[in-house]
Amino acid sequence: MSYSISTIHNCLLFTIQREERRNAIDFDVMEGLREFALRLHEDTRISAGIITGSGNQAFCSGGDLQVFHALETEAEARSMLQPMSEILVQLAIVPVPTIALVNGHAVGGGCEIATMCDFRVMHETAKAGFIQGSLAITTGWGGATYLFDKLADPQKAFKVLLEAKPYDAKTLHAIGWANDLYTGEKEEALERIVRQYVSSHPSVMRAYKSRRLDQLNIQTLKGQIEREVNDCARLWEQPAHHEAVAKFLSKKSK
Ligand SMILES: CCC(=O)SCCNC(=O)CCNC(=O)[C@H](O)C(C)(C)COP(=O)(O)OP(=O)(O)OC[C@H]1O[C@@H](n2cnc3c(N)ncnc32)[C@H](O)[C@@H]1OP(=O)(O)O
Repeated sequence: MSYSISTIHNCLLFTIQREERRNAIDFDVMEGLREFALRLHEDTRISAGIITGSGNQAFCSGGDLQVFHALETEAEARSMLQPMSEILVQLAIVPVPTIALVNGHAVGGGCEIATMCDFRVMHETAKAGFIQGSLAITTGWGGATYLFDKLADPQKAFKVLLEAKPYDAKTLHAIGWANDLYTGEKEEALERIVRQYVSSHPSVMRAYKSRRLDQLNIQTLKGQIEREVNDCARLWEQPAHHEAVAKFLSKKSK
């Protein structure tokens, strides 16, 4: 199985189990995230959702470049980008807080997933960034929309997107993307997250998440994300993107 869903205390934990590909997202993981969202929406015993990656090297390296490289045209790209963006919207509006335990690199779509979560707790040696620009595409799962919502300073969000590079944890903490940094083992960080972020009664957690959702205009959010999907799909079919991915894949096969 390329993912697992388990419970820790009263939280639901989603772990991407593709360490050999740095926890890249394929269609199977997408279905797992859909199931995770559904369970968070339906199970009233759960107080929070946590997403992490297996191992210590990566939280998530984004879309699986080997799998998604088969998608060539704008329409083919949209057939993956749109459902994934919808899954992330479903996750963004679950009735409980969500936390990304960024145990290692979070790049490309991996950074979009972490940004969609309500909070990010990051290992101090991890890096994260919207590197899509270096592959001649934009964010296509809603990441830019979530970033502008999460960072207090839109100028900083804009710069992070344009620079298209991974940043260290200290920098991401300073700009407010990472809410907390940790050292040591992921398992200890998980326990700390539960103590720190999930200490209130489940009904309190849910009530405050409702107030957070009151701040979002869901229809506006969906419209913005739809435009993001369209931009990314349009760029995806251009030769510049396919050449950049082919370069990454050939580098790795040597
Ligand atoms: C949906 C749109 C998007 O998400 S666009 C962004 C796509 N993602 C990327 O371009 C990131 C590509 N990966 C990386 O930059 C690096 O692997 C990062 C995450 C920094 C980790 O570096 P490092 O620890 O040195 O590992 P590595 O590069 O040697 O990779 C180990 C094996 O994993 C693979 N891998 C990695 N990322 C992906 C990916 N996104 N899709 C498919 N495979 C991936 C590498 O190819 C490598 O495989 P192999 O061991 O050489 O067979």
